[in-house]
Amino acid sequence: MAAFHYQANQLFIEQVSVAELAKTYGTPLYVYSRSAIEQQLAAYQEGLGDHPGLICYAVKANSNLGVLSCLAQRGAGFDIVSIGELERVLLAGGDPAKVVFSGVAKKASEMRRALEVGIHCFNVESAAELERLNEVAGELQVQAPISLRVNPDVDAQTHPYISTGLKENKFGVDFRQARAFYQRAAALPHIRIVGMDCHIGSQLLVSKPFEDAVDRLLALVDELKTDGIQLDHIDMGGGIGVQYTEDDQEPDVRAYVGLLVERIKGRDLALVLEPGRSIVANAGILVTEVEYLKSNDEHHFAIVDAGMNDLIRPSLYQAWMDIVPVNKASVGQQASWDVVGPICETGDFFGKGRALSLQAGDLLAVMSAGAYGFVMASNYNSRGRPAEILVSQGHVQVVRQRETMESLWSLEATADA
Ligand SMILES: Cc1ncc(COP(=O)(O)O)c(C=O)c1O
Ligand SMILES: N[C@@H](CCCC[NH3+])C(=O)O
Repeated sequence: MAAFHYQANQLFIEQVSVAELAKTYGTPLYVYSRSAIEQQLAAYQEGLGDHPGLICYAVKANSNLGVLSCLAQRGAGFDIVSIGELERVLLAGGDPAKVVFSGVAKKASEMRRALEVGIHCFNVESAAELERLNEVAGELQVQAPISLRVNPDVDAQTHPYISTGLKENKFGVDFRQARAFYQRAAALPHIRIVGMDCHIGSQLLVSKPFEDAVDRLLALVDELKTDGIQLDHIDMGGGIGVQYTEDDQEPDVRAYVGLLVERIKGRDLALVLEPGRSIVANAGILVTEVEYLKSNDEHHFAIVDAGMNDLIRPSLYQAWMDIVPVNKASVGQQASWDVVGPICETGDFFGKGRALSLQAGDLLAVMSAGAYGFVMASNYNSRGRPAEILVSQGHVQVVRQRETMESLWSLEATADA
């Protein structure tokens, strides 16, 4: 795909120089490639082929309005986990009829709004949520379309913080309780059963856990049929991983979707998927400038102007993310650098022991930062969050302005005297 490439030692995104973008818009700066995002969505859609189904992009991975509108224009549906995400999808021109609503703690007000705009379905995560939804739908005199998020108890073999399909995880309903759940749902007047879903974790690089999960779900689907409950769709969630390190084998999206389609064929079930990371991760970078270099007898520190508040994945999950020079011909000091940020936390780093040639003022790019990057940014240390730029075939668009100081405290007040 190569959305990012070097030309005469300079990093480019599509046909645009990253150094020029940094000069114009300042750093730290998120930069996304529209064509990379669209190609990944297309890979999922092509994997479906003519099997009925819907690719519901998981908004949490990158909820920028520019990114969402690119996906909406290409026919994507959306997986949301809050009413804020629903409003973003609507603002970006997304079709509410293609929205699935996940999340363990849906409030009545969120249910109401989702019912009013007519979403595709609620991915219900508990028996208590089902009862609440029935009540809310009753007040509005409508029927709420539901899918049950089943917890299939399979090990996704990923980082424990992003594994979601085990008994010890808070998500979904134990698959042994699923049949009783559906029977209850079938008896509720304001509930309409449409599907079954699961999401077993994120950054999965092997297909075996997905295969185990789909087999568990399909066994349940068949049991439900004997109970007289026919589903319209099965939703296997998101979770396909991307290549962060050289050792990571990035799964082939078309082959993965094809494998699922093969498995469910003959059952008259549409296939819904909720990919997040695999659509946007490799379409984005975080550009940062080296402020200072300093060394002691054991360590070389490159102190950059982006911090863990801008991109928290390395600090939070010890995630390894590639860090590359924007100008490969930099004549700086060759060393093994700890690339660290300005935040007053020891965990504020992007990478340790990285072989780079650096001098103050150099620009670095943290790669694969399009997913779970800006969306997890905070204002810690009273830092404004970075701008976000979308590059579409040479056209540069600021899809989010850098936060101003004023915007940081616009919701606050000093204490009364
Ligand atoms: C319910 C649900 N669907 C979809 C996703 C998207 O996952 P990923 O970004 O790994 O594709 C997540 C996040 O893990 C999720 O919790
Ligand atoms: N934030 C995580 C992924 C979370 C998945 C959400 N269910 C990451 O950066 O890898």
